[in-house]
Amino acid sequence: MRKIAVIGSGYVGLVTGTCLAEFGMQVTCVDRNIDKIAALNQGKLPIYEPGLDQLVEKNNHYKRLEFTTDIKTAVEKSEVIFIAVGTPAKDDGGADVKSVLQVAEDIAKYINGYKVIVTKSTVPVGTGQKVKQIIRDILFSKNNHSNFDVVSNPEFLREGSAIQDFFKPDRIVLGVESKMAEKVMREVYSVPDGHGIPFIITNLETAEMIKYAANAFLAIKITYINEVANLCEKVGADVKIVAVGMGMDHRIGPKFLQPGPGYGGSCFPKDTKALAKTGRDNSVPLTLVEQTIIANEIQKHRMIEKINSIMDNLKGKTLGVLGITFKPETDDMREAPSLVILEGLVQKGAYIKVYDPAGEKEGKWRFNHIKDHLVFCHNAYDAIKEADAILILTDWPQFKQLNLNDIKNQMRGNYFFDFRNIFERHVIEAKGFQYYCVGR
Ligand SMILES: NC(=O)c1ccc[n+]([C@@H]2O[C@H](COP(=O)([O-])OP(=O)(O)OC[C@H]3O[C@@H](n4cnc5c(N)ncnc54)[C@H](O)[C@@H]3O)[C@@H](O)[C@H]2O)c1
Ligand SMILES: O=c1ccn([C@@H]2O[C@H](COP(=O)(O)OP(=O)(O)O[C@H]3O[C@H](CO)[C@@H](O)[C@H](O)[C@H]3O)[C@@H](O)[C@H]2O)c(=O)[nH]1
Repeated sequence: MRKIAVIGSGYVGLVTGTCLAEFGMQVTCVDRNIDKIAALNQGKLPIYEPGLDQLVEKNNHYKRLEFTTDIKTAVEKSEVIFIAVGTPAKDDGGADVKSVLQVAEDIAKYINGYKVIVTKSTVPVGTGQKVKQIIRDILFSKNNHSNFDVVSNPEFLREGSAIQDFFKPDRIVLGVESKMAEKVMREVYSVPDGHGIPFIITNLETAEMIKYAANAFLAIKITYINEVANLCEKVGADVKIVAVGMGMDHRIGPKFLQPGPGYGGSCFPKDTKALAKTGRDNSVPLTLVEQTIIANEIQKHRMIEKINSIMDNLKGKTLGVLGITFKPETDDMREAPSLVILEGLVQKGAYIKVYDPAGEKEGKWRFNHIKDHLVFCHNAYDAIKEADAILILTDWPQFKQLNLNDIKNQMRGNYFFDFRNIFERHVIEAKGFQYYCVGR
């Protein structure tokens, strides 16, 4: 079995490392964040991802998975080195790949034999070649004749279902430049290979492009249904049925047609911006992607205006908000629509009481600037107590189980904003609420 190092132990690195250990590989997860590694070594996970804690514990117990800040030792003893550090958006929209290039330098310093260096981070086209050049230059300067290959292996997992997505991906994309690198990577992924998961073997540039093209397409699909939903509201159509009707066409498919307050997360917002920037840099404007970015911002602000106009002035009004993470089953709040929406509501004079099953820790610092108008509650019932309105921003499944009678009795007002369309209008209205959703 191959010895593997994964540099960067965030959502992707930790899931990748743990799942590769579960495949039977010997994995060392590296991070420069000392607190993160210390926590992992004490059996504490720095993130919330369903099922990950048990898998980490199991593979740690069987000594297939270890955590360290020592990149030197990890590189020296590994044959395959994954780079899984962050690539956040820069001010101009481009992806900031400085951590990826920094890790490439670090790896090059310690190469002591043939290594396959795999970019798992989402990186703009051309980054794999830059990684290769950096390593080549450093090896040359040190008179180090070690051989190496660079591979692009973009990751398609979703937060909240990351482990399942890693074990059963729709495809595994490998951008390779040598038969040897392909052979090594096929060995690393021999378990999914054995389960019939298709592989796409291509060059570095195509692999890097597939990742951005896929994410931007999904963002466009969501944005399209959001705009259709907005129109449905005006003309008396029901977007849920429209989406079912569209999705039955196999060429369209039913997934990613759920309207809402706009897409968020650590990927779609930054990856659409990065792809648009690559287009501009190459004088090939990606007008659909550019427009999607704008439309998604408009969608979030539309939610604020909708609440404000229905409640007719938000000054002094209290909203009980259920869900602030960008999607359910995660504690991640990067680019969550709630960030824009709650700030907008507070600017209009509203008070906010929040409950989120996993988002409180991150939410507390993200909303620190509006903390005079926003409190965190320990459960959904506390959040809606004495509120004028209930506002659902994340479709956590447990919100569907709430006792609507109790909620109605404890609230001061009767506005019910369900911006994830998790309830049916007649059910909510039967309890005496005024129901507002998206596109129905
Ligand atoms: N989060 C997702 O669902 C997802 C899915 C697919 C792809 N991706 C991509 O994967 C990459 C990582 O995303 P993430 O969400 O895991 O990020 P993250 O911020 O959760 O984790 C990145 C980790 O890398 C560490 N790091 C940064 N620089 C380092 C260095 N020089 N040496 C060692 N460690 C370093 C950080 O301390 C952090 O722990 C990004 O490019 C992202 O676009 C993310
Ligand atoms: O029909 C839908 C589907 C999603 N969303 C929103 O879109 C965002 C992203 O959701 P999702 O794609 O499920 O989560 P991510 O974990 O961000 O995963 C995306 O981004 C990852 C990082 O690149 C990729 O690996 C995944 O394939 C890609 O789905 C969230 O705000 C969702 O609420 C909708 O509004 N409607």
